[in-house]
Amino acid sequence: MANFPKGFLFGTATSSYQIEGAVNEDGRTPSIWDTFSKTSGMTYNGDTGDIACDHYHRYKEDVVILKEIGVKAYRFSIAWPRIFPEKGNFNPKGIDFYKRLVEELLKNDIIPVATIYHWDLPQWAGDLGGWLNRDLIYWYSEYSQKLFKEIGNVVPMWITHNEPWCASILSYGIGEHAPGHKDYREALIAAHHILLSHGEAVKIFRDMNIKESQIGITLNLTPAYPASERDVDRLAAQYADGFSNRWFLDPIFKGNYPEDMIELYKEEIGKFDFIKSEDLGIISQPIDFLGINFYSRSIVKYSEKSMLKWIGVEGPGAKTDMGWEIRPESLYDLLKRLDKEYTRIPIYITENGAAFKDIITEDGKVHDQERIEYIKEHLKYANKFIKEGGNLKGYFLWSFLDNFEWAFGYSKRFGIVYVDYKTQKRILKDSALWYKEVINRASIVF
Ligand SMILES: OC[C@H]1NNC[C@@H](O)[C@@H]1O
Repeated sequence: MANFPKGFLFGTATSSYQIEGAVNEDGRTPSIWDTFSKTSGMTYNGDTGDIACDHYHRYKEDVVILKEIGVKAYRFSIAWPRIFPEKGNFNPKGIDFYKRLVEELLKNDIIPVATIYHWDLPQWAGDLGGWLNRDLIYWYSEYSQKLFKEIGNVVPMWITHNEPWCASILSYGIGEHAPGHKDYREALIAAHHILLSHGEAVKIFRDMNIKESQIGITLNLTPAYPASERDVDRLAAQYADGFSNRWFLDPIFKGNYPEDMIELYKEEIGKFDFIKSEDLGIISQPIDFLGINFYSRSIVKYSEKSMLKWIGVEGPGAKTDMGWEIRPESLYDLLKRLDKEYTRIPIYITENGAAFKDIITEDGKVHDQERIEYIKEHLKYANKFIKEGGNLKGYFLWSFLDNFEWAFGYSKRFGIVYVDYKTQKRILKDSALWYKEVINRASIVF
């Protein structure tokens, strides 16, 4: 048995483009993900977020389910294209949806946790160059300020960005996410502008002096391990750690980019002329909490072939349906490392979960025991960290609902609630019923 402290925030998480649908409703205009998902070959089966889980219309039913599961908090994201469908043009109908959602959550004693940006950049901003254009910082500031003004006093936790690594490296460097560019210099420029926009939003938030509300950022962090004890593989792990983690943690908590990575990148990137002298001071101003999204680890070996000097090696552990190794010990390693090397501010696991091939059995249920085991093991290591004095304050299970898994479309199910996309019927999986017990007892039983 592992008990969690009183007040530990058990929640679930989703994002706007992955669940809302209603992409042309109440003034919303396309995002870069509407464009990307409609571009041939970019998503599995050509899947799009046009309907998704139809959450825009079913949010009341969904909040009832959240209440039934007993979550203390619910992390959602706000669709920028609903709030500013055109440049500079605020859409009251867009914010009204989120006011209704927040009201429903509060009525059911569920704490709303809002992510300002979870990748659905308005296409009008994409047309300005997206995150490659430093002017986006101005438009993101206008967007954030409006959100703080409209619902800042009813949303106690604000997350500026979800996974800057994905919104920059995966999107402008690797090309798997919108806008699908494959240019590493672009990726680092986008990363810098996203981090800078984070810092500007924190400044605005502080200046508005919003009582009883906190602000942070969510980083997806992947602990990197060498494939052997050889010095070259240890160097490879250092570079993989810089690539995935330190490129974002260092500017936020240390006010600088990691020197070893600047050295590694400079041949490919050329001048870091997109970084202005005042930028790192803005990026590194204090935040109230750090959100981390943890799914798995990476194991790497040295390779001259790659600019990054490493390539991945498959881990020995069981895999999820995403092919990600199940390694809950690495969550503990990550938490201990953050505590030792970066920060002692409150940490929230803002995403952790797994995709498995869920099926509805003859009894009409979804017996997802693998997901229960995955979550139980990760909560066990989270609890170990807390018992050792770690400042972990909450856990948001990814995800509440099966949903649009980006380039994988609807082929991957992460939800603890099954969604039949043909009928939009929701079915609580065994994991939802198990999680309900965990939350109710505030403990896990091994
Ligand atoms: O891949 C699972 C999740 N990872 N973090 C960001 C979310 O949008 C993804 O669905």
